[in-house]
Amino acid sequence: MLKYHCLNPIAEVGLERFTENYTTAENEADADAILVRSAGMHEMEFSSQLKAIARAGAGVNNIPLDKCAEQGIVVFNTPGANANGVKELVIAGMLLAARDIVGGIHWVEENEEDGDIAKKAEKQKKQFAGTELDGKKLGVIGLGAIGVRVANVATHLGMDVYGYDPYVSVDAAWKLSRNIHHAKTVDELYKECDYITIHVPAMESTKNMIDKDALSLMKENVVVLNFSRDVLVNSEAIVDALVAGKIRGYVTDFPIPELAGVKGAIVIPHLGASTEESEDNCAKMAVDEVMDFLENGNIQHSVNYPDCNMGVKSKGCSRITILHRNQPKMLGQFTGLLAEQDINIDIMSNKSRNEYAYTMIDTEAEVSDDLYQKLCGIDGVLRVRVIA
Ligand SMILES: NC(=O)c1ccc[n+]([C@@H]2O[C@H](COP(=O)([O-])OP(=O)(O)OC[C@H]3O[C@@H](n4cnc5c(N)ncnc54)[C@H](O)[C@@H]3O)[C@@H](O)[C@H]2O)c1
Ligand SMILES: O=C(O)CC[C@@H](O)C(=O)O
Repeated sequence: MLKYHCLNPIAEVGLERFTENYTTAENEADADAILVRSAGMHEMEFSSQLKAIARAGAGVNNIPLDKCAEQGIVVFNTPGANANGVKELVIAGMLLAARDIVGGIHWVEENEEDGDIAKKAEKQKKQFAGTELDGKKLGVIGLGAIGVRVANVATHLGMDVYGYDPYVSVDAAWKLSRNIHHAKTVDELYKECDYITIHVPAMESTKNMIDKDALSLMKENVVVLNFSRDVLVNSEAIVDALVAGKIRGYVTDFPIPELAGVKGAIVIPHLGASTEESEDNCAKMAVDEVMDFLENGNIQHSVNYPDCNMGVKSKGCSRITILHRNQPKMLGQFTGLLAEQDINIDIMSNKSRNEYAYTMIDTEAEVSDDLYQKLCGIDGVLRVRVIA
């Protein structure tokens, strides 16, 4: 029986996909796989039982990817599964910044007992008036699953859209509307746009990407939107820009104490992916990835190992899977050991990604414990599994 443990609530429609070969583990130490959303895992110790972590979502900055890779734990995410949910909230964020809808709603709440409220509203409403999105320039930094959707839908709202992504994938480029202007530098986008939205992962290279210098290049009265991660925008610089009236608004999905009570800050409690549809999509994808990995050894949508897929393991064959360092002479050592034991290889696949690699071998022969131990003992091997 294989065991999984959920560190956050995972949509039932996903968990229902686990077959009768799976059960829940009371605690993570007994689990073959962990399912997680935003729970922080950097301080966790992982047991040798743990083989996979699936992030039901896109961002993986809550998971120690290298530590997991070193311990032979494959980390997955669910690319694109919640992108539509985030896209819709970004559009809502732009509309909330364009007009003082929140202020207007508060005014109604404060005056709801007043029998004369309809008449008073007509006098008061000018203080909540705003502008329209039609005709404004929108800059989208990061044209991945979310950025492409935001860019495309904004063109239908009449916005003039600029996109910046030096690493854009071929898939994403195919999906991007031909009406989007290609910004060759991020500075060009900063200088042109009335709304700027950032959709890049949180990494060392993207931390504080929007800082004092970036803000100084932007037009007066710009609105900055951050539905990606708090660390992408320097909090001190953004608060200073709001207080100085340099920027008109900062809409973010990440509450931080510094923003509390700052005029122009619209702070949402990380709701981008909190829709039934996104939660269901992420849970289904995460569970499918985990089952395919545990049962067939296939890796799809990993963020710390290469993807590698040999299809469903056929009955009667043993599949040897080896997570190892990406260094010379590994394959020769694996096949040499199999040859020593007169084992014929039916199919084999090897993929690498940065410092790590993965080898899958199908054989009709029985894999002895002696062979398993010898494979484990090769320098650079991080984990061996034999799926019988
Ligand atoms: N608010 C939420 O609930 C929520 C939900 C999903 C994702 N997110 C966040 O949004 C981020 C993006 O999600 P996604 O699904 O679009 O991811 P994605 O991987 O599909 O797209 C990220 C894009 O950023 C680009 N990129 C990387 N570095 C860049 C740089 N320096 N400049 C410009 N572009 C750069 C990549 O090339 C890629 O196209 C996630 O990493 C996550 O942190 C937040
Ligand atoms: O799980 C969530 O609610 C948020 C997910 C989101 O931040 C992501 O990166 O996918």
